[in-house]
Amino acid sequence: MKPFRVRVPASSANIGPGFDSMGLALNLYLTLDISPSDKWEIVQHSPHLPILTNAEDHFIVQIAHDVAARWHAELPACKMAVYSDIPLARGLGSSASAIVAGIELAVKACHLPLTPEEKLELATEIEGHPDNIAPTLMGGFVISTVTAGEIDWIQLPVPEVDVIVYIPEEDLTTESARQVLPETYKREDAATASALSNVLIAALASDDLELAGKMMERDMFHEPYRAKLISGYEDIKREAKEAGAYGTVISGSGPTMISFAPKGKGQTIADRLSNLMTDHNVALLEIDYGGAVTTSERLR
Ligand SMILES: Nc1ncnc2c1ncn2[C@@H]1O[C@H](COP(=O)(O)OP(=O)(O)OP(=O)(O)O)[C@@H](O)[C@H]1O
Ligand SMILES: N[C@@H](CCO)C(=O)O
Repeated sequence: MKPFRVRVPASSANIGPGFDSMGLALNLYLTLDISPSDKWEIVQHSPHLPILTNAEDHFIVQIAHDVAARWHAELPACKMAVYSDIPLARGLGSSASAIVAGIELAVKACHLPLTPEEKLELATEIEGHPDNIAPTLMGGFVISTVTAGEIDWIQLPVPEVDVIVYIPEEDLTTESARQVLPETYKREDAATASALSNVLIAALASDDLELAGKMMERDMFHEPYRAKLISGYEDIKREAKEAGAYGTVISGSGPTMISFAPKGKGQTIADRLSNLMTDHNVALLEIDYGGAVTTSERLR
């Protein structure tokens, strides 16, 4: 086995009413540098990553082992250096990135013949929903759904927007953020919530970004229930709107929030919100177009 690098982007799921379905890949990355070794050696280079040097306990290695086993292969011991810009349990798809990285590790190290569709199915089975997985694998803006075990997805042109994220210090696991959601929705509410999502997609596809921002902020599937878990929820939405953003929503299951803003206005909004929300890390991000990439180069 020759040394290789796996690089996987972060993602923001939901975009308001696109609950469990819409996702956008972002330019924060989880990177693995893999080289052959006669025993497992894991070096975590980013201080926010869990201190896990034991391969059996490492989430990414566990995924890679499981994937190899499904294809009746054995994952060889490796030296694995892990770098990550993606904060954990903040709503930026860290678990989806780790799952996709584990799959790519197994595919390359064991020469597995997985198609992109098989990677998507496998990663979605592990994560539970495809909204982070699909953009993480493929890059860009992806809308997806699972019905009767079958995944349907479509990649739309990415919206022409600046993207600002507001990342608080505290974390919030997807598991706990899902616990506050209702088990069922009334028919009228479900119909309206789904209509909001339809209009959002149509607005994004037609480049009507004012309308898209309005629809983003009207979600009825998850935002009303999660708002209380998110520090600065109302303040961030209001201040970003006043500063010129189209719309601001919870990123994934939170607690990060994300704004879409007119091209060229993002830095001004980020600077203003950074001064106001001093307990948040406010960043202007780019959309990632490439998705998960495995290379023999060491470029980061
Ligand atoms: N690089 C990593 N190495 C090891 N474990 C990781 C890594 N990235 C994510 N995880 C695991 O995934 C958990 C976070 O997953 P969770 O679904 O709660 O949040 P998220 O994926 O960051 O947010 P969201 O799904 O809302 O976008 C972490 O607590 C950790 O257990
Ligand atoms: N769609 C998911 C994203 C987090 O994995 C949720 O909102 O719970």
